[in-house]
Amino acid sequence: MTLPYAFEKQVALVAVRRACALTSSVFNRLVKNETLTKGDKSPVTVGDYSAQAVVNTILGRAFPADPIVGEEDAAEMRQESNSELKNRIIALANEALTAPLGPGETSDLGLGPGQERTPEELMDAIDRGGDQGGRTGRRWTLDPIDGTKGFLRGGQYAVCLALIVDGKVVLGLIGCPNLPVKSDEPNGRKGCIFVVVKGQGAEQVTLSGDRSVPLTIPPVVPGTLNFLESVEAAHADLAFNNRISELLNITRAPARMDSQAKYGCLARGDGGVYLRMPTGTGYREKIWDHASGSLLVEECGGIITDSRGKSLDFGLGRSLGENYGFIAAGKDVHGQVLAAVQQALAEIGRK
Ligand SMILES: Nc1ncnc2c1ncn2[C@@H]1O[C@H](COP(=O)(O)O)[C@@H](O)[C@H]1OP(=O)(O)O
Ligand SMILES: [Mg+2]
Ligand SMILES: [Mg+2]
Ligand SMILES: [Mg+2]
Repeated sequence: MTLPYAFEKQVALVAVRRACALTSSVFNRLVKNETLTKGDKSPVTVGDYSAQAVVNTILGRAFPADPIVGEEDAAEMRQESNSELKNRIIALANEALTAPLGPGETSDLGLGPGQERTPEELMDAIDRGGDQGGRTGRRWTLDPIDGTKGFLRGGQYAVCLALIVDGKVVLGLIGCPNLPVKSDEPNGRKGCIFVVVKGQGAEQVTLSGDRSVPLTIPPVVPGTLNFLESVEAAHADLAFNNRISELLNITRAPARMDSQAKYGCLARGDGGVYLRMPTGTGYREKIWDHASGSLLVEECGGIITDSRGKSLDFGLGRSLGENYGFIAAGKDVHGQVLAAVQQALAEIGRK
Protein backbone atom coordinates (compact mmCIF):
# COMPACT_ATOMS: atom_id res chain seq x y z
CA MET A 1 0.00 0.00 0.00
CA THR A 2 1.38 3.44 -0.85
CA LEU A 3 1.28 6.10 1.86
CA PRO A 4 -1.11 9.05 1.49
CA TYR A 5 0.38 11.91 -0.55
CA ALA A 6 3.30 9.76 -1.77
CA PHE A 7 2.99 11.01 -5.38
CA GLU A 8 2.44 14.61 -4.25
CA LYS A 9 5.59 14.38 -2.13
CA GLN A 10 7.62 12.95 -5.03
CA VAL A 11 6.48 15.67 -7.45
CA ALA A 12 6.92 18.46 -4.87
CA LEU A 13 10.47 17.27 -4.17
CA VAL A 14 11.29 17.31 -7.86
CA ALA A 15 9.85 20.82 -8.21
CA VAL A 16 11.65 22.22 -5.15
CA ARG A 17 14.97 20.58 -6.14
CA ARG A 18 14.85 22.07 -9.63
CA ALA A 19 13.85 25.48 -8.26
CA CYS A 20 16.72 25.37 -5.73
CA ALA A 21 19.23 24.52 -8.48
CA LEU A 22 17.84 27.38 -10.56
CA THR A 23 17.98 29.98 -7.79
CA SER A 24 21.54 28.99 -6.82
CA SER A 25 22.68 29.39 -10.38
CA VAL A 26 20.80 32.70 -10.74
CA PHE A 27 22.53 34.07 -7.65
CA ASN A 28 25.91 33.38 -9.15
CA ARG A 29 24.97 35.21 -12.35
CA LEU A 30 22.57 37.87 -11.05
CA VAL A 31 23.22 41.39 -12.23
CA LYS A 32 21.94 44.51 -10.56
CA ASN A 33 19.16 45.41 -12.99
CA GLU A 34 17.51 42.01 -12.59
CA THR A 35 15.74 43.05 -9.40
CA LEU A 36 12.49 45.02 -9.29
CA THR A 37 10.73 46.66 -6.37
CA LYS A 38 7.11 45.59 -5.89
CA GLY A 39 4.18 47.79 -4.82
CA ASP A 40 4.78 46.88 -1.15
CA LYS A 41 8.45 48.00 -1.57
CA SER A 42 9.76 44.41 -1.30
CA PRO A 43 12.29 43.20 -3.90
CA VAL A 44 11.59 40.56 -6.54
CA THR A 45 14.24 39.11 -8.83
CA VAL A 46 14.34 37.09 -12.04
CA GLY A 47 15.01 34.18 -9.64
CA ASP A 48 11.61 34.56 -7.92
CA TYR A 49 9.72 34.67 -11.23
CA SER A 50 11.55 31.84 -12.94
CA ALA A 51 11.36 29.59 -9.85
CA GLN A 52 7.58 30.15 -9.71
CA ALA A 53 7.35 29.36 -13.45
CA VAL A 54 9.25 26.09 -12.95
CA VAL A 55 7.37 24.86 -9.87
CA ASN A 56 3.96 25.77 -11.32
CA THR A 57 4.79 24.11 -14.66
CA ILE A 58 5.68 20.88 -12.86
CA LEU A 59 2.60 21.01 -10.60
CA GLY A 60 0.35 21.92 -13.54
CA ARG A 61 1.48 18.86 -15.47
CA ALA A 62 1.14 16.39 -12.56
CA PHE A 63 -1.98 17.89 -10.95
CA PRO A 64 -3.81 19.91 -13.61
CA ALA A 65 -6.90 20.41 -11.44
CA ASP A 66 -5.07 21.78 -8.38
CA PRO A 67 -5.14 25.57 -7.83
CA ILE A 68 -1.96 27.29 -6.63
CA VAL A 69 -1.62 30.23 -4.24
CA GLY A 70 1.74 31.65 -5.33
CA GLU A 71 3.43 34.84 -4.20
CA GLU A 72 4.30 36.24 -7.62
CA ASP A 73 2.29 37.12 -10.75
CA ALA A 74 3.40 37.88 -14.30
CA ALA A 75 1.57 41.20 -14.81
CA GLU A 76 4.79 43.28 -14.76
CA MET A 77 6.61 40.78 -16.97
CA ARG A 78 3.89 40.97 -19.62
CA GLN A 79 4.61 44.68 -20.09
CA GLU A 80 6.62 45.57 -23.19
CA SER A 81 9.06 47.65 -21.11
CA ASN A 82 10.13 44.50 -19.24
CA SER A 83 10.71 42.32 -22.31
CA GLU A 84 14.41 41.90 -21.56
CA LEU A 85 13.69 40.64 -18.04
CA LYS A 86 10.94 38.42 -19.40
CA ASN A 87 13.34 36.83 -21.90
CA ARG A 88 15.80 36.18 -19.11
CA ILE A 89 13.09 34.53 -16.97
CA ILE A 90 12.03 32.33 -19.89
CA ALA A 91 15.60 31.27 -20.59
CA LEU A 92 16.23 30.47 -16.89
CA ALA A 93 12.96 28.54 -16.50
CA ASN A 94 13.61 26.50 -19.63
CA GLU A 95 17.17 25.81 -18.52
CA ALA A 96 15.77 24.37 -15.26
CA LEU A 97 12.97 22.38 -16.94
CA THR A 98 15.23 20.82 -19.57
CA ALA A 99 18.08 19.74 -17.26
CA PRO A 100 18.71 15.97 -17.41
CA LEU A 101 16.49 13.74 -15.25
CA GLY A 102 17.71 13.34 -11.65
CA PRO A 103 16.66 11.23 -8.63
CA GLY A 104 12.91 10.47 -8.47
CA GLU A 105 12.30 12.05 -11.89
CA THR A 106 10.44 10.16 -14.59
CA SER A 107 9.86 11.28 -18.17
CA ASP A 108 6.08 11.61 -17.62
CA LEU A 109 6.75 14.71 -15.48
CA GLY A 110 7.50 16.63 -18.70
CA LEU A 111 11.10 17.34 -17.76
CA GLY A 112 14.47 16.81 -19.40
CA PRO A 113 16.09 17.65 -22.75
CA GLY A 114 13.64 18.84 -25.40
CA GLN A 115 10.93 19.89 -22.91
CA GLU A 116 11.15 23.67 -23.47
CA ARG A 117 7.93 25.63 -22.90
CA THR A 118 6.87 28.69 -24.92
CA PRO A 119 7.08 32.18 -23.38
CA GLU A 120 3.29 32.28 -23.16
CA GLU A 121 3.15 28.90 -21.40
CA LEU A 122 5.68 30.10 -18.83
CA MET A 123 3.90 33.42 -18.19
CA ASP A 124 0.65 31.48 -17.79
CA ALA A 125 2.42 29.09 -15.41
CA ILE A 126 3.46 32.03 -13.19
CA ASP A 127 -0.15 33.24 -13.23
CA ARG A 128 -1.46 29.83 -12.18
CA GLY A 129 -0.39 31.12 -8.76
CA GLY A 130 -3.33 33.52 -8.61
CA ASP A 131 -5.70 31.34 -6.58
CA GLN A 132 -7.30 33.23 -3.70
CA GLY A 133 -7.14 30.36 -1.17
CA GLY A 134 -10.10 29.29 0.92
CA ARG A 135 -11.72 27.02 3.47
CA THR A 136 -12.53 24.01 1.28
CA GLY A 137 -10.78 22.00 -1.40
CA ARG A 138 -7.22 21.16 -2.18
CA ARG A 139 -4.60 23.72 -3.23
CA TRP A 140 -0.85 24.29 -3.24
CA THR A 141 0.86 27.35 -1.85
CA LEU A 142 4.25 28.50 -3.13
CA ASP A 143 6.87 31.02 -2.12
CA PRO A 144 9.40 30.64 -4.96
CA ILE A 145 12.05 32.57 -3.01
CA ASP A 146 11.26 33.23 0.63
CA GLY A 147 13.63 35.76 2.13
CA THR A 148 14.44 37.56 -1.11
CA LYS A 149 16.59 40.02 0.85
CA GLY A 150 18.62 37.10 2.24
CA PHE A 151 18.91 35.69 -1.29
CA LEU A 152 20.27 39.02 -2.56
CA ARG A 153 22.92 39.24 0.15
CA GLY A 154 24.04 35.62 -0.26
CA GLY A 155 22.45 34.59 3.07
CA GLN A 156 19.64 32.21 3.83
CA TYR A 157 16.58 31.93 1.61
CA ALA A 158 14.13 29.11 0.92
CA VAL A 159 11.92 27.65 -1.79
CA CYS A 160 8.71 26.81 0.06
CA LEU A 161 5.90 24.63 -1.23
CA ALA A 162 2.95 23.19 0.70
CA LEU A 163 -0.27 21.32 -0.03
CA ILE A 164 -3.36 22.46 1.87
CA VAL A 165 -6.57 20.39 2.02
CA ASP A 166 -9.70 21.98 3.50
CA GLY A 167 -7.62 24.65 5.21
CA LYS A 168 -5.14 22.19 6.80
CA VAL A 169 -1.54 21.77 5.66
CA VAL A 170 -0.88 18.10 4.74
CA LEU A 171 2.51 18.32 2.98
CA GLY A 172 5.29 20.87 3.27
CA LEU A 173 8.75 21.42 1.81
CA ILE A 174 11.35 24.05 2.66
CA GLY A 175 14.32 23.96 0.30
CA CYS A 176 17.36 25.81 1.68
CA PRO A 177 20.23 25.92 -0.86
CA ASN A 178 22.56 27.88 1.46
CA LEU A 179 21.90 26.03 4.72
CA PRO A 180 24.69 23.74 5.99
CA VAL A 181 23.59 20.09 5.92
CA LYS A 182 25.04 19.61 9.43
CA SER A 183 24.56 22.35 12.01
CA ASP A 184 27.89 21.57 13.65
CA GLU A 185 29.72 21.97 10.34
CA PRO A 186 28.87 25.56 9.34
CA ASN A 187 31.54 25.56 6.64
CA GLY A 188 30.70 22.08 5.40
CA ARG A 189 28.38 20.94 2.63
CA LYS A 190 25.36 23.19 2.01
CA GLY A 191 21.87 22.58 0.62
CA CYS A 192 19.00 20.79 2.35
CA ILE A 193 15.28 20.30 1.97
CA PHE A 194 12.98 19.84 4.95
CA VAL A 195 10.09 17.55 4.00
CA VAL A 196 7.04 16.85 6.13
CA VAL A 197 3.81 14.92 5.58
CA LYS A 198 0.95 15.09 8.07
CA GLY A 199 0.92 11.96 10.22
CA GLN A 200 4.14 10.66 8.63
CA GLY A 201 6.79 12.75 10.37
CA ALA A 202 9.52 14.97 8.96
CA GLU A 203 12.95 14.51 7.44
CA GLN A 204 15.84 16.55 6.17
CA VAL A 205 17.14 15.44 2.79
CA THR A 206 20.13 16.77 0.91
CA LEU A 207 19.59 18.73 -2.28
CA SER A 208 21.24 15.93 -4.22
CA GLY A 209 18.94 13.40 -2.53
CA ASP A 210 21.69 11.11 -1.22
CA ARG A 211 20.99 11.47 2.50
CA SER A 212 17.83 11.59 4.65
CA VAL A 213 17.67 12.27 8.40
CA PRO A 214 14.45 12.00 10.44
CA LEU A 215 13.69 15.09 12.52
CA THR A 216 12.32 15.74 16.01
CA ILE A 217 12.77 18.89 18.06
CA PRO A 218 15.11 18.00 20.95
CA PRO A 219 14.23 19.24 24.47
CA VAL A 220 16.03 22.45 25.44
CA VAL A 221 18.82 21.99 27.98
CA PRO A 222 17.94 24.39 30.87
CA GLY A 223 19.79 27.69 30.55
CA THR A 224 20.48 27.30 26.83
CA LEU A 225 17.24 28.62 25.28
CA ASN A 226 17.75 31.09 22.43
CA PHE A 227 15.71 32.75 19.70
CA LEU A 228 15.63 32.21 15.98
CA GLU A 229 14.68 35.54 14.50
CA SER A 230 14.66 37.68 11.35
CA VAL A 231 17.62 39.67 10.10
CA GLU A 232 15.30 42.39 8.81
CA ALA A 233 14.02 44.72 11.54
CA ALA A 234 11.15 45.69 9.20
CA HIS A 235 9.81 42.10 9.17
CA ALA A 236 9.58 41.41 12.91
CA ASP A 237 9.70 43.38 16.15
CA LEU A 238 13.18 42.48 17.38
CA ALA A 239 12.95 44.82 20.41
CA PHE A 240 9.96 42.79 21.57
CA ASN A 241 12.11 39.65 21.41
CA ASN A 242 14.67 41.41 23.65
CA ARG A 243 11.95 42.04 26.24
CA ILE A 244 10.96 38.35 26.15
CA SER A 245 14.64 37.45 26.61
CA GLU A 246 14.69 39.57 29.77
CA LEU A 247 11.49 38.02 31.10
CA LEU A 248 12.81 34.49 30.50
CA ASN A 249 16.40 35.24 31.58
CA ILE A 250 17.70 34.22 28.16
CA THR A 251 21.38 35.04 27.88
CA ARG A 252 22.31 33.23 24.66
CA ALA A 253 22.45 35.48 21.62
CA PRO A 254 19.66 35.02 19.07
CA ALA A 255 20.38 33.20 15.82
CA ARG A 256 19.40 35.67 13.12
CA MET A 257 18.70 34.43 9.64
CA ASP A 258 16.41 35.21 6.73
CA SER A 259 13.54 33.07 5.51
CA GLN A 260 11.71 29.92 6.58
CA ALA A 261 15.12 28.30 7.06
CA LYS A 262 14.36 29.34 10.68
CA TYR A 263 11.65 26.67 10.83
CA GLY A 264 14.07 24.06 9.52
CA CYS A 265 16.65 25.08 12.11
CA LEU A 266 14.07 24.86 14.90
CA ALA A 267 13.07 21.39 13.69
CA ARG A 268 16.64 20.13 13.99
CA GLY A 269 17.38 21.84 17.31
CA ASP A 270 19.55 24.73 16.04
CA GLY A 271 17.53 27.20 18.12
CA GLY A 272 14.93 26.91 20.87
CA VAL A 273 12.13 29.22 19.79
CA TYR A 274 11.14 31.09 16.63
CA LEU A 275 9.35 34.27 17.72
CA ARG A 276 8.01 36.60 15.04
CA MET A 277 6.01 39.56 16.31
CA PRO A 278 4.56 42.14 13.92
CA THR A 279 6.11 45.58 13.66
CA GLY A 280 2.77 47.37 13.88
CA THR A 281 2.61 48.48 10.24
CA GLY A 282 -0.52 46.43 9.54
CA TYR A 283 1.34 43.88 7.37
CA ARG A 284 -0.62 40.62 7.13
CA GLU A 285 1.41 37.45 7.07
CA LYS A 286 0.87 35.22 4.02
CA ILE A 287 -0.02 31.54 3.98
CA TRP A 288 3.02 30.64 1.83
CA ASP A 289 5.33 32.05 4.50
CA HIS A 290 4.19 29.68 7.26
CA ALA A 291 2.37 26.67 5.77
CA SER A 292 5.35 24.31 5.44
CA GLY A 293 6.97 25.58 8.63
CA SER A 294 3.88 25.12 10.78
CA LEU A 295 3.43 21.47 9.76
CA LEU A 296 7.16 20.89 10.17
CA VAL A 297 7.07 22.17 13.76
CA GLU A 298 4.00 20.09 14.62
CA GLU A 299 5.25 16.85 13.07
CA CYS A 300 8.55 17.31 14.89
CA GLY A 301 6.72 17.33 18.21
CA GLY A 302 6.56 21.10 18.67
CA ILE A 303 3.79 23.68 18.96
CA ILE A 304 3.05 26.72 16.81
CA THR A 305 0.47 29.35 17.72
CA ASP A 306 -0.08 33.04 17.28
CA SER A 307 0.72 35.43 20.14
CA ARG A 308 -2.69 34.79 21.72
CA GLY A 309 -2.18 31.03 21.73
CA LYS A 310 -4.49 30.36 18.77
CA SER A 311 -3.58 27.89 16.06
CA LEU A 312 -2.87 29.26 12.58
CA ASP A 313 -5.75 29.30 10.11
CA PHE A 314 -4.73 28.51 6.51
CA GLY A 315 -8.32 28.58 5.24
CA LEU A 316 -8.90 32.34 5.22
CA GLY A 317 -7.48 33.24 1.80
CA ARG A 318 -4.00 34.33 0.74
CA SER A 319 -3.20 35.81 4.14
CA LEU A 320 -3.38 34.42 7.64
CA GLY A 321 -6.21 36.78 8.57
CA GLU A 322 -6.38 37.58 12.25
CA ASN A 323 -3.39 35.49 13.32
CA TYR A 324 -1.09 37.99 14.98
CA GLY A 325 2.53 37.17 15.82
CA PHE A 326 3.93 33.65 15.78
CA ILE A 327 5.51 31.48 18.45
CA ALA A 328 7.01 28.16 17.34
CA ALA A 329 8.89 25.99 19.84
CA GLY A 330 9.23 22.55 21.35
CA LYS A 331 6.48 21.38 23.72
CA ASP A 332 8.74 21.95 26.71
CA VAL A 333 9.20 25.69 26.09
CA HIS A 334 6.21 26.93 24.09
CA GLY A 335 4.01 27.52 27.16
CA GLN A 336 6.55 29.65 28.99
CA VAL A 337 7.29 31.75 25.89
CA LEU A 338 3.56 32.30 25.28
CA ALA A 339 3.09 33.40 28.92
CA ALA A 340 6.03 35.84 28.61
CA VAL A 341 4.64 37.21 25.32
CA GLN A 342 1.24 37.83 26.93
CA GLN A 343 2.92 39.56 29.88
CA ALA A 344 5.00 41.77 27.57
CA LEU A 345 1.94 42.65 25.48
CA ALA A 346 0.02 43.59 28.65
CA GLU A 347 2.93 45.85 29.71
CA ILE A 348 2.51 47.90 26.54
CA GLY A 349 -1.27 47.83 26.65
CA ARG A 350 -1.70 45.40 23.74
CA LYS A 351 -3.43 42.06 23.57
N1 LIG B 1 6.64 44.11 6.25
C1 LIG B 1 6.81 42.79 6.40
N2 LIG B 1 6.53 42.20 7.59
C2 LIG B 1 6.73 40.88 7.74
N3 LIG B 1 7.19 40.07 6.75
C3 LIG B 1 7.46 40.61 5.55
C4 LIG B 1 7.29 41.99 5.31
N4 LIG B 1 7.66 42.25 4.04
C5 LIG B 1 8.02 41.07 3.48
N5 LIG B 1 7.91 40.08 4.39
C6 LIG B 1 8.18 38.66 4.22
O1 LIG B 1 8.87 38.22 5.38
C7 LIG B 1 9.54 37.04 5.05
C8 LIG B 1 10.98 37.11 5.41
O2 LIG B 1 11.03 37.20 6.76
P1 LIG B 1 12.42 37.10 7.43
O3 LIG B 1 12.95 38.49 7.45
O4 LIG B 1 12.10 36.54 8.77
O5 LIG B 1 13.22 36.18 6.60
C9 LIG B 1 9.40 36.87 3.62
O6 LIG B 1 8.31 36.02 3.39
C10 LIG B 1 9.12 38.24 3.13
O7 LIG B 1 8.64 38.09 1.89
P2 LIG B 1 9.57 37.51 0.66
O8 LIG B 1 9.11 36.11 0.41
O9 LIG B 1 9.19 38.43 -0.40
O10 LIG B 1 11.03 37.58 1.01
MG1 LIG C 1 8.53 38.65 -1.91
MG1 LIG D 1 8.13 34.78 1.87
MG1 LIG E 1 9.04 35.27 -1.74
